[in-house]
Amino acid sequence: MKDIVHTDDAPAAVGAYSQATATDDLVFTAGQIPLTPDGELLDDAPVATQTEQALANVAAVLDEAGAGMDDVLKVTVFLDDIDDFDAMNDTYADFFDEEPPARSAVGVDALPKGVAVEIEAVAVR
Ligand SMILES: C=C(N)C(=O)O
Repeated sequence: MKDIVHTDDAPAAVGAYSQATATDDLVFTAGQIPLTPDGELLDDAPVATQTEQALANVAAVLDEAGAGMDDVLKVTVFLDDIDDFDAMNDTYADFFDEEPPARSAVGVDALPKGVAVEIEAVAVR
């Protein structure tokens, strides 16, 4: 069974995808970008702010699916500039202070809407 997850507490998709999909046991979030639930794009904000908003979106989508940040198994972080790694990581650590999930962080050529960071997660529920 595939559930489609939607919440107004996270931004609407900017393309042809769902905020998250889920099975009975697992939740897969879409890559979350620094867009507020009201649709404000934080593309000019510092990387720390962009990371905070992207992770807030991940948390909101997981919450709608019945999971929390403590339930995250794996995160993938996409950075427009890998030199932003430390700034991203410092903020990221505030969201996962104990027993953090596995993570991959990669630098990419470009991200949707010109943002600096996109973050996706897989969680149990
Ligand atoms: C922002 C996205 N997750 C996308 O375009 O797929």
